[in-house]
Amino acid sequence: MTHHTVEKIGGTTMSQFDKVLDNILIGDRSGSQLYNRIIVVSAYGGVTDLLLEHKKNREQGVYALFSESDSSWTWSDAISKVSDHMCRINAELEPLGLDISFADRFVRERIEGVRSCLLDLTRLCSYGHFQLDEHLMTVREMLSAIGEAHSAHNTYQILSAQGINARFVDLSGWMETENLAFEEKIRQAFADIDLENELPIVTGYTQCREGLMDTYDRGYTEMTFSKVAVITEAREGIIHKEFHLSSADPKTVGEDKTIIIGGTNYDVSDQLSDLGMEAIHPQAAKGMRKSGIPLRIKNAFEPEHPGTLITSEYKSTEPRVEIIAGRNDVTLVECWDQDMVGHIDRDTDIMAHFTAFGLRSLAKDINANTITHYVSAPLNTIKKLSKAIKQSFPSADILIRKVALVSILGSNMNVPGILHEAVLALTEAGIDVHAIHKCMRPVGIQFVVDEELFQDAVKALHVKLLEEDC
Ligand SMILES: Nc1ncnc2c1ncn2[C@@H]1O[C@H](COP(=O)(O)OP(=O)(O)O)[C@@H](O)[C@H]1O
Ligand SMILES: N[C@@H](CC(=O)OP(=O)(O)O)C(=O)O
Repeated sequence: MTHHTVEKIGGTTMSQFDKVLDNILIGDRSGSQLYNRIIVVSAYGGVTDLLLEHKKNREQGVYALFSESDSSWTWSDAISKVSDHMCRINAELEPLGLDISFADRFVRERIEGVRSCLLDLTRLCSYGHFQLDEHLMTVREMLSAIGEAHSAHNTYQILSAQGINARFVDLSGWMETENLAFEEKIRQAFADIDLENELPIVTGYTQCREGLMDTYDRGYTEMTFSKVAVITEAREGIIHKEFHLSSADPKTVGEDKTIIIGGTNYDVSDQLSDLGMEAIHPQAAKGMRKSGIPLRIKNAFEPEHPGTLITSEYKSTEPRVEIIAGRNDVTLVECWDQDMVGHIDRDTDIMAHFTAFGLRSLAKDINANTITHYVSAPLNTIKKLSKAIKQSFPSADILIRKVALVSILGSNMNVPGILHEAVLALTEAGIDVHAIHKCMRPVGIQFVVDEELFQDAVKALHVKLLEEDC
């Protein structure tokens, strides 16, 4: 039984690197406590946004600018700004032992190498036979890789400067001609690493034949983390974040009111990932779940706290609600069509349009003549979707409306009358429930409420089901 852990450090946490050193990487550790770990790092917070596009407000990064075919050179100015931003990060890390000239040279080499590739690609496509859009996913992969290579290389350097036997494990594919499959790449990278005496610092981005971004897009770091844990047979995976996994968003209900979740299971974790509170990307969880590797979510700024342990087996001994989670960036698309009565495959036809627009349904209501899907996507995309559905079903009335989804979740929610209690909590707070989603498995109940009442709904449920019951 190996006894090493694989530990992922998120971007927001990486940006407070002095605390990462004290709380995660070194602190009061010595001897073998420093080793028997594999550290997978994300890019520093905000860097990938500059390289691609902003994860939340979609502000254009290098990739977004490059992929616009208006042949302007704004992308080149943008990548120069990324280079300068990375070197400013380096400068802030000099007091921790970073060799600035070496670190800046690393940044320039990667940035100018990618710039030269993109210039060559632009020239190649100008001849007409090569189509730019056939190469954009590769461009997206190449740009993403820079961020994680930067943070991993810096971390490796700083640890080495502090006398730790760190090892830079660069999975970004830089200057590699062999195009290995994901698992093979990881296997080869760790084949000759002595975990007892070396501390691997791994780029969260992996270049591989399958192309992580095509399938997982911005979840690639957790895919790398999960695959490394599975391939190296870790005893536990740890994700260091800047918060505890709590009974609700501390920013909504107040940090003093939330309860830190001590344990939960991958079923609850799956539900959370659809509600914008991703403990771990569900596909990344799948690998660890199937390998029986526990996942621990730790608060990087409270290293002494054990955090939340997520296993497949965990089930609360007493039936209870554990978490209130939700999201208000949701639009419902309701298709009411009395001509659908009796049709077997109407939803298949509707979902074909969702697939065409690359949209995933977060939840669904259905009855004899009405099918409603809940999606998170830009409104203009949803309007196009709605138009496409209407063209397929001219007799249908299509309603689109912004709403919020609020869920009560638990590893054992066999609480008699819990549905009544939850609806009562919302009603007493003056919040109408427009729809309810509940399956037979006692893991969650979801309420559809007005978008603007999202936070009130979370608070009302948290007070009634978690604070008053305590
Ligand atoms: N149940 C919850 N427990 C903790 N934080 C939550 C919860 N629900 C929502 N949040 C919010 O999620 C934020 C972290 O979002 P996330 O994107 O997962 O972090 P990161 O950027 O580190 O991956 C927290 O800062 C907190 O405001
Ligand atoms: N750095 C990438 C990958 C990532 O997962 O970051 P984080 O661990 O901060 O979510 C991004 O910003 O998308």
